[in-house]
Amino acid sequence: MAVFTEVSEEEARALMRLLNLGELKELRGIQGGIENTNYFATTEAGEYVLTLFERLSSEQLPFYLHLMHHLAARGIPVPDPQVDKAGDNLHMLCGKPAAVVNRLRGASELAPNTEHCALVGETLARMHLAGRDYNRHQPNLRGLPWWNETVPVVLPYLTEAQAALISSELAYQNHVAASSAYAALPKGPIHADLFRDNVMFEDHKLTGFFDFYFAGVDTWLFDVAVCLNDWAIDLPTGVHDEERAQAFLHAYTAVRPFSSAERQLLPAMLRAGALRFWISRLWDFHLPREASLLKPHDPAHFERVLRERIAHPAMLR
Ligand SMILES: Nc1ncnc2c1ncn2[C@@H]1O[C@H](COP(=O)(O)OP(=O)(O)OP(=O)(O)O)[C@@H](O)[C@H]1O
Ligand SMILES: N[C@@H](CCO)C(=O)O
Repeated sequence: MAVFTEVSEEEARALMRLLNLGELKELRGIQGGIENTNYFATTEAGEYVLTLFERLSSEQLPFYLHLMHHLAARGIPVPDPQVDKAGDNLHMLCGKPAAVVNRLRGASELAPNTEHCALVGETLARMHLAGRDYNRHQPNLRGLPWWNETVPVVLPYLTEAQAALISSELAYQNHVAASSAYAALPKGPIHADLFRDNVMFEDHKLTGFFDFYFAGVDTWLFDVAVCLNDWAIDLPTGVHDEERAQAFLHAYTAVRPFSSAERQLLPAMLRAGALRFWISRLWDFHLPREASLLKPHDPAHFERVLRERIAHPAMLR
């Protein structure tokens, strides 16, 4: 479950008042999610999500919260962090940093079709463009330096074949990152974790992207790759789904066409996206946080995706 820290109604009520959101009517813990404590909070003013950050520090959070506000202000459907009289969007609750954002309508689509993929592709491209003038900088904290740091930590838990694969892929990604094509990739704030469970739809419309707490400045192409590795994959096998991938890519590139470096490096970034989540899932699985309140995601899934991406590089049509 995703209530690691219990919040009392009194504490929530006081925060809602501070944010000028009226009287609290209902507070309900949200099951699901593995990173933070989340509650749905209904007040006189509307429906909100209260998040207590379990892992992220008050130094890291302004990047995410201001990014969400920046994007929301430019018409991208993302939750907007609520501010107090002083304009602050980051608060303290039960000794943890906390934020309140508006609740997105709708539900996640866990079995997406080409229509859903096209909506995500188009909105992602608009989001990338809208982030160009965002003036805060924080790197993707789950980027290459973290992979280099974490692979040695998980290596002892792997079979020989897995260890060989993860080590050679890491070497390949370091080589790609040092190339001139990589240096030419356009960059900006990216979501970096835009899986099926982080997008809402209602009545055939995309109502929002959420869970920006792995966002960071990185290549736009990496964000595209993370999406394709979830939205355009057959989950049981890890096999690429060409129809859904094309729907996503056509919609994305209709808003923001790819550069030649991006066309060249898409197969490498698809591998990078698979490696990133294989590593983080291995890390969560073998080195769980205290008391292990989490049901870790299956690392083997992204090992399969990586093997597929290496064996069958996706080509742009
Ligand atoms: N702004 C929002 N609007 C509507 N629902 C939300 C919103 N934020 C979170 N939720 C709901 O809360 C659930 C958990 O949120 P979230 O995915 O952010 O959890 P997490 O633990 O922070 O992250 P992770 O997905 O990395 O495990 C979501 O699946 C969604 O149902
Ligand atoms: N999307 C991540 C979970 C953390 O947000 C995963 O599937 O491994």
